[in-house]
This record gives sequence, C-alpha cells and structure tokens, in this order.
Amino acid sequence: MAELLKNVDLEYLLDRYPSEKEVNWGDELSLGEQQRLGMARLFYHKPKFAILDECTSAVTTDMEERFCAKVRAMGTSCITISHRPALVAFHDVVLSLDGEGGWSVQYKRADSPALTDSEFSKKRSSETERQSDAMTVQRAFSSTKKDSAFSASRSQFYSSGLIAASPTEGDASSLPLFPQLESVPRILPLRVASMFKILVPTVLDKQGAQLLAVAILVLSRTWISDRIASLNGTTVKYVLEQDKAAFIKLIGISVLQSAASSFVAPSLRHLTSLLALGWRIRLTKHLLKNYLRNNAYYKVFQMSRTNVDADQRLTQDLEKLSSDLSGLVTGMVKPTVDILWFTWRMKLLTGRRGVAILYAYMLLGLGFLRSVTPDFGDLASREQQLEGTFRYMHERLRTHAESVAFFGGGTREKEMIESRYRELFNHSMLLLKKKWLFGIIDDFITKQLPHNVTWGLSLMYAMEHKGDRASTSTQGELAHALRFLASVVSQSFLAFGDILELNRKFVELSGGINRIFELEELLDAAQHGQHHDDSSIRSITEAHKDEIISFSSVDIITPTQKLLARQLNCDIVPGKSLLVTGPNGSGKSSIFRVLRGLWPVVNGRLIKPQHIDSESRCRIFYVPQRSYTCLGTLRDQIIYPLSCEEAEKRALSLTTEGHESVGGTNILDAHLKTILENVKLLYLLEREGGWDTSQNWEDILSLGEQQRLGMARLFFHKPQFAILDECTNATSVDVEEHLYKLANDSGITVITSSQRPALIPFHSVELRLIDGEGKWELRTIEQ
Ligand SMILES: Nc1ncnc2c1ncn2[C@@H]1O[C@H](COP(=O)(O)OP(=O)(O)OP(=O)(O)O)[C@@H](O)[C@H]1O
Repeated sequence: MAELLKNVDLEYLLDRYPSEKEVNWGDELSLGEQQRLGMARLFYHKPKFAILDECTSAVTTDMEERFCAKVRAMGTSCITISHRPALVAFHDVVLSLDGEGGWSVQYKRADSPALTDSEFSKKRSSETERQSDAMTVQRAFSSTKKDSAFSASRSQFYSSGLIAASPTEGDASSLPLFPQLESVPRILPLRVASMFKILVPTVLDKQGAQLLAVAILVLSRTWISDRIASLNGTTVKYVLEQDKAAFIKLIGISVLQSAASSFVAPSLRHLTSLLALGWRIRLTKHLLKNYLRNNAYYKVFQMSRTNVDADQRLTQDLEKLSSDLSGLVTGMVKPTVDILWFTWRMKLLTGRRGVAILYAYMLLGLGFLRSVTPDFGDLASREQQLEGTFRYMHERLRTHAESVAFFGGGTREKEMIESRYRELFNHSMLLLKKKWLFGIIDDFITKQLPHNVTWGLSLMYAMEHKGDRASTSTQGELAHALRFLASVVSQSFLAFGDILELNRKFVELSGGINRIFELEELLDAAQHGQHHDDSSIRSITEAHKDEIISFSSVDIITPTQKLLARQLNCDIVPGKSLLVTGPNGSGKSSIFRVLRGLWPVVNGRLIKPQHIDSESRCRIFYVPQRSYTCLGTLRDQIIYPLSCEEAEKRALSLTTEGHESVGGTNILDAHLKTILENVKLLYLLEREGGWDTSQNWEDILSLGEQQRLGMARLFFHKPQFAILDECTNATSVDVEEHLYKLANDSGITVITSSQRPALIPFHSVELRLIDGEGKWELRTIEQ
C-alpha cells in the first residue's frame, strides 16, 4: 500500500492518518488528492483496459504525464476522456464527438497525413461553435503525432520577478490553534427550560390555547369515565331491583355519555396532532434560523470535533421529539387528573385506610420499577444516531450512483450498507428485548397484581358496610358500590400504570431533547465564533479606489492543525489578477476558504471588501472547484443565490427607463440569454424547453456544462473580485481562454487556482505554494 501511495505522491497521508479511524475523505482531501487516490486504485487493480473520465483534471500536467507513462508501462490500454491536448501524446486513436451527432476517428500512423493549419482554418469556417470545441484535441493530436513528449508549455514565454516570500524558518510549536467548533453542554433541565421557551412562549399564543384545550378535553374525559364507572354499578342495582323505568332512563343517559365520549377521544387525538405539528414548525424554524446563517451548517459538518448528523436531527429526530412531546401532554395530564379524582372517590368509598393501602402499593411498585428500568434515554438516542448513519449511506449512494456503477461497486457498497444496517438491527433488537423484559415486569406490577389489591379493598368495604344483607335494596346498593369500587380501583391502577409509563417516556424523551439541543448549542457556538472571527477581519467599505484584498502575515492552517502557508503577505488590487499555483494539497483552495470566511483568520490581518455592497451587489464571488447546481429552473442556476424577484429587480435597475414597460422577467431573460450565448450554452435553452424548466441539473448536465453554467453565474453577478477555483478544468482550453477573456473584459479581477499554463496571460501576479508545508512565493508575471 505504501508503495502505491508513493507512486501518486500521497505517502504523507500515512503519517497524517496513522490509525485505522474512519475519516470523511471527501471533506478532508483536496480534489487533486482524491484524483491521485483514484489513480492509486487503478495501479492496484492493474486492469487490461481503463476508462479515465477527466480523472486527472485537478492534478498538474507533470503529474498527469507521469501517470500516463506508468499506466502505459503497466500494459493497460486507456480510453481517456479529456480536454487536455497534452494527453493525446499518450494515445493512438482520437475519437472526437461534436455534440451534434457528428464524430470522427483519427489514427496515429506515421503515414496518415496531418491536417495543416490552413485545413483547420478551412474546416473551422464551416463549424458551429460546439464543433469547433471538438477540434481542439484533434489539432493537438495532429501536432503531437511525431512527438512523444508534451509541447512546450506556454508558461515558458513568461518571466517573473519575486515580490515576497515566506519567512525561512518557523517554530511549529508556536502555531496558533485552529479554533474548533465546540459548545459547552448544558444540563438536561436547562435544555428542557429553553425548549419550553421555544414551544410555548405565552399561554395566549396559538400553542398555549391548544395546550389549554387539550387539558380541558382530558378533564372532561376523566369526568365521563367516572360517570360511566358509576353507571356500571347503577345498572347492576336496577337489574337486581328490576326497576324498568329507572333502567330505561339510565340507558338514555348512557347513550348521551357515549356520544360525549365519542366526541372527546378523536378531538383529543386531533388536537394532539395539531400541537405536535405546531411544535415541529416552531423547533424547525428556530434551528434553521441559526443553521443557515453565517455558514453555520458548514462549520457543524467541517469544523466540529464530533460527527454531528445535523440532517437526521433536523428531520426525523425533530418529528419524533414533537410528536412524543405532544403525546406526553395528554399522557401527563390524564393520569394526574385521574389519580386525584379517583383518590377522592376512593376516600368516599373506603375511607383513609383504603387510600393508604392503594398509595403504599403504588409507591412500592414505582420504586421497584424505577430500579429495574434500563437507560431507555441513551438507548433511544443511540438508535436515532444509527438510523441517521444508515440513511446517510443510502444518500451517499444516491449522490454517487454513477461513479459506483462505473466501478461496479454494488457488492462493496452492499457490504458497507449492510454493516451499518447490522449495527442498527442489533441495537434495535437489544432495545426491543429490553422493552419486552421490562414490559413483563411492568405489566405484572401495574396491571395484574393490582387485582388482588382490588379484592382486598372490596372485602374491606363489604365488611365495614352496615345494613340488612337479606334485603334486595341493600344487596343492590352493595353490588353497585362494589362494582363502582372495582372500576375506581382499576382506573386508579391504570392511571398509576400511565404514570410509571411516563417515567419511561421521560427518559426516552430526554435522549431526543439532548440530541436536538446539542445541535442547537453547536449552532449557537457557530454564530458566536463567527462574531469572534469577524473582529479579526477588517472589512473596508470606503471608496472604490481603496477596495483591495490584503493578507498580512496570515497563517493558513487546516482544521487538523496542518500549516499550509506561513505568514502569508499578499495584496490583490483591482485590475491585477492573481494566479495561485502549487502542487495538489498545497493549500490553494484553503486560502480561498480563509478569504471567504469559511475558515477563521487565526492570526495576522485580512482586509477585504464587504461581501455584499450597499446596493446588494456581490463584491467577491466564488466559483468552486466542485460545481454546484441548485434545485430549480435553468434561470435559477444562473441567478443563484438570488431569488427570481431579486434578480428581476437587479435586471430592471440595470436597464434604462424606456424598458420599464417590457417587464422584469423579460428583461432578465434577455440579459441571461446573452450570458448563455457568451458561455456557449445557448443550446441548453432550446434543448431543455425554456427558462422555466426544472430538472435535476446535476444529473443531466455534463461536468463541463456545469462549469460553464458556474461561469455564467459569475457573469450575471459581475462582482469586483472573482475567486475561480479550478472551475474550468473540465472545459476545453479554447473555451477556458474565452471565458477568462470575457471576465477580463467585464472588469472582473480574478483570483485563480489552476494547473493550466494557458491561463497565465490573464494574470499579473502569481502566488506559488511550494511544498504545502508553509513555503510560498509571490511573483510578478511579466509578459
Ligand atoms: N476540512 C479539512 N480538514 C482537514 N484537512 C483538510 C481539510 N480540507 C483540506 N484539508 C487538507 O489541506 C490540504 C490543502 O487542501 P486544499 O484543498 O487547499 O488543496 P489544494 O491546493 O486546493 O489542492 P488541489 O490542487 O488538489 O485542489 C490538503 O492536504 C487537504 O487534505
């Protein structure tokens, strides 16, 4: 394994991750590192044929060359999809598709005539834009036919002068600490208190009124149960006395009571569900407020020490918590009211002695049950966590379905999913077993044994009852009282059982509360951390001429405390674009993370214009390495992160007065159409059926198309500074140059991370990250 990693220059990963601990590789490795790991996988499998689909677009040309040479030496035939003309030297056949049904095959044979420049230009005049894209690689193929090496890179035509460099030595132990996202956990009662503040801020609000209605319905249900219990006893009395008239009257009352009971039970269920829904909305709103502010979602996933499954907590856990809570309201009010009510009834029937016996039994039972109750809170919380992991595995498969299918990795994925499922299954089995065993004891103490107590109390009542036992009326009275007593005692025990059940529910609920409020505290910490970081970033919001991005002695450090650039000093002024270069994993994207405020400035000073100016225009816009398509229409893809209304307003503000009658949407669409034309994606508009088509854009657009859409987004926002993080590496060199020219012409100062020499002419300054261990150099690019 070490040898394989050495082949792809990744041996340092062995030191960085010495233990077998599971790491979120997608988050912690740069794209170039991931691509190199992919190549290591290829060297491990040594196949006869390899399909390489733009899989080295983020590594340097040198490294790519080495890979190709090694794959050849292995005897593997490659089918490569690439926009890099340099790669054609390693291939014998080129298949060019023009995206409009046309294709051509060129063989690398010494006797096959190469297309001359004049032939290319002749061909070009009859080409559509997309066909001309396809010619780039063909041209490169023709020109490298006889060379085995790469053509000289354009970089050699540029000279450079040193402006600044990293200090030579540095003390690793004096590195400032990367602040981790951490919260001080609060104790459960405090968490419960803040939950109630969110759920029921005042009795007069909607949820307060619903709570009150639930309490009233519960009270009436107890009263009706009492009436029914009393009627039960009276029926026996009238049957013994054979009093027909009284019996019919009783039936009438009973029908009325049943009707009331039928109204109360479903209404209570309905109100409980309403309450749960209302609470879920409140809690979700409360959490989302902080979750989606100041990039807290990013910090929770990337910068917290613990693995927080925020998605699971915000969805399923929240739903369970709110329904459990609303269930608890009825579950709590009912047995409390029942116990009080029936104790009073009991006292009337059996006096203090009966009540004392009942309570003595209840307290003993409760004490015993508490001592044998397993920790259902922890068990339930662990179950929710395992459910979250299991769902995450399926989500990952959905996101990476195509890559997994290309690898034929179904069996391996099945194993991984099954191992998570087994964990969940085993835990659920354990929980079920504990619930079953506890249920047996619980049932015995709260439901079965109490019969004996009932009998004891009945005997006590009968012995104390004075009267002529031979007379029918006394017998009827006694029968009535005994049935009533039995009902009262059994209702009391049911209530007692409910109270014991409450104990279990409380413990379970505490698990849910802990999970949700742990997230709430982390989000809170993320918000406060943000303020703290901001204080070290001085945002300049003065006149235009002062707008500048300036790093002064800023250490770039990863969350795992690895130094990438020591005391970086670098100024970016409008009109002087910066090119950031360096090997994979040297920290190019990390500088952008610090600049965008995702990672904190741990020391030194960073000056940058405010992200959004007073006219809500973006000053610094970021086009990421991994393209992002949002949910929504084609229009939404370009105007993201603005909403349609905001974009229309902006389009209107850009136009002259005469256009106002045309309408915001039309003006916006006309503007967007020009942008699509510029990034050579106009065909999408026709193909997808207009601006309002909603698609799963990530799946239906190729990577290159997604990258061009990303650039269209940049041209729509037209910021002062644009951070372009290898965001055009899946497009052809021609298109890439065209896009950079457009950015230059639009007055956008770009800060680019790229491995492509062709982009050098578009920049004035180069920041070289030399070894990914802190060394850097700032150089001018002289053309
Ligand atoms: N969230 C993180 N936690 C820990 N380490 C990280 C994290 N993100 C990046 N790194 C590490 O920091 C180093 C620099 O990463 P960065 O993404 O800045 O590289 P890069 O120069 O942009 O690479 P590439 O050319 O491959 O895109 C890498 O070694 C990477 O593994």
